[in-house]
Amino acid sequence: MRSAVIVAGGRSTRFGDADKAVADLAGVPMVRRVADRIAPVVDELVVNCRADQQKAIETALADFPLPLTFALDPETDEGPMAGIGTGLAACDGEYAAVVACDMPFVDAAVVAYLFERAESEDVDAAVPKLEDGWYQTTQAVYRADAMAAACEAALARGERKVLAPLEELEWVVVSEAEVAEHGNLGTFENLNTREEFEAAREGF
Ligand SMILES: Nc1nc2c(ncn2[C@@H]2O[C@H](COP(=O)(O)OP(=O)(O)OP(=O)(O)O)[C@@H](O)[C@H]2O)c(=O)[nH]1
Repeated sequence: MRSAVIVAGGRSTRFGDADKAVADLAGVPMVRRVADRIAPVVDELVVNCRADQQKAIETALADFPLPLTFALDPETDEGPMAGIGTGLAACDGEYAAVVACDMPFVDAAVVAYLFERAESEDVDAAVPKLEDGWYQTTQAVYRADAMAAACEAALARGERKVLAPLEELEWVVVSEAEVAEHGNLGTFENLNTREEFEAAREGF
């Protein structure tokens, strides 16, 4: 069984006075676009967000075809790593793909490849690294229980970066070239501002 976690607990400050997770992106709430794109390669969906977001996200995900669970932040505004840990702790699958709610071009083929890498090499995570040096920790596959525990420990140490919990885990780096071989590099595009939303409309 493979799980997915959509991390959506951010404040969307660059977007403005609305939650970008449920903002209309060419007729469909962005979080729904993300969920629909990854649905073909997972068996359940966990959404991590704040309690005050749940109702709107639930509405956006009405009739979603897979089992859907909400993993609410026990404390808000602790950053993406805390959200990833909270979401992963609620997963039933051994491995889970974590995808940020603002990556509406996520490519299921890339996610499937990340699952294959993590599973076949029996590691705790498969994390893409782009040629610009950025690790794509919010579009990566993790062994759910190991990463959830590592996030909790890292948070307790006062860490905030998503790379911190990975320090105690065994993981593989997936290069940009490998991602490009298996899918579309546009998978990592993330939308933060209204201008980026407008520009992205043309992609659908
Ligand atoms: N649970 C949780 N998720 C977060 C938090 N901060 C960011 N995220 C999520 O992490 C991902 C990447 O974060 P950003 O792109 O910075 O999103 P954001 O924080 O809502 O946007 P800005 O406020 O404009 O930085 C998004 O999916 C966010 O929803 C947080 O404090 N808690």
